[in-house]
Amino acid sequence: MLAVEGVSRRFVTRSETVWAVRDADLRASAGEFVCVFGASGSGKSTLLNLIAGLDQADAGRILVESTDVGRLNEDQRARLRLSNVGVVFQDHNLIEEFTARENVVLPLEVIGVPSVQALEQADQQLARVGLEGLGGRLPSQLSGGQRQRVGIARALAGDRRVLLADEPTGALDSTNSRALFGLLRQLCDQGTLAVVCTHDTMCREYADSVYEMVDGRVLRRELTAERAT
Ligand SMILES: Nc1ncnc2c1ncn2[C@@H]1O[C@H](COP(=O)(O)OP(=O)(O)OP(=O)(O)O)[C@@H](O)[C@H]1O
Repeated sequence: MLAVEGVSRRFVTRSETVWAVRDADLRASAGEFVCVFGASGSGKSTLLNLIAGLDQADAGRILVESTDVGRLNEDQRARLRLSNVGVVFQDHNLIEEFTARENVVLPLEVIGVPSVQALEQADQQLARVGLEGLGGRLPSQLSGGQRQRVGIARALAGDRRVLLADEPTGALDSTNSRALFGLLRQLCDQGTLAVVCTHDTMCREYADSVYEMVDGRVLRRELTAERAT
């Protein structure tokens, strides 16, 4: 379902060439919770952006649900995100003037779902992430953990089955972080493939597979402790 094969991405600045991702390999299937941890600057965001088609690799190949992301043009990559791959960031990127429900409806309207169905689907997604009954609130009326959940509901709206999360608990305390990883675990148990890039080692307790990034290289790590759920 997801295959990253020999992927590299370098950034050339005036003074140096940085290999943000070097010869990376990673495979995951439906229902798998993949945790990629690593120090700041190790290449996690770059890897996620490449999988999401927000950036392009200099070498290698990325297959998402059998689509070769590198062969798509910008429009096709945007469409792949709308229909297959949802992305969430640390700061959730919600539209502050829109309610939680309207934020989730947005990608559905872009792909042409009629408004009545879009509203129904948005409420279903919000219920799925534990926010039943809160769809009418603005982001400013929600806690950090709840806002992050709206971001996840929006990323999965439209039956997207691949979720990419960049530091999803970066702005949360440990109780809310645990709850969020627990939610991601639950979504994976329902068939979502999640790739979570994080500094937060707690993620490992919930993951099926664990990788560490070191200077752009992706290293497979074995699980040492039993999963928390
Ligand atoms: N547009 C760019 N131009 C030049 N260098 C870049 C660019 N984007 C990233 N880099 C460099 O690539 C390396 C990997 O960066 P990346 O943001 O992927 O790391 P990260 O692991 O996500 O870090 P953090 O945890 O701090 O977000 C870093 O050395 C960074 O400085």
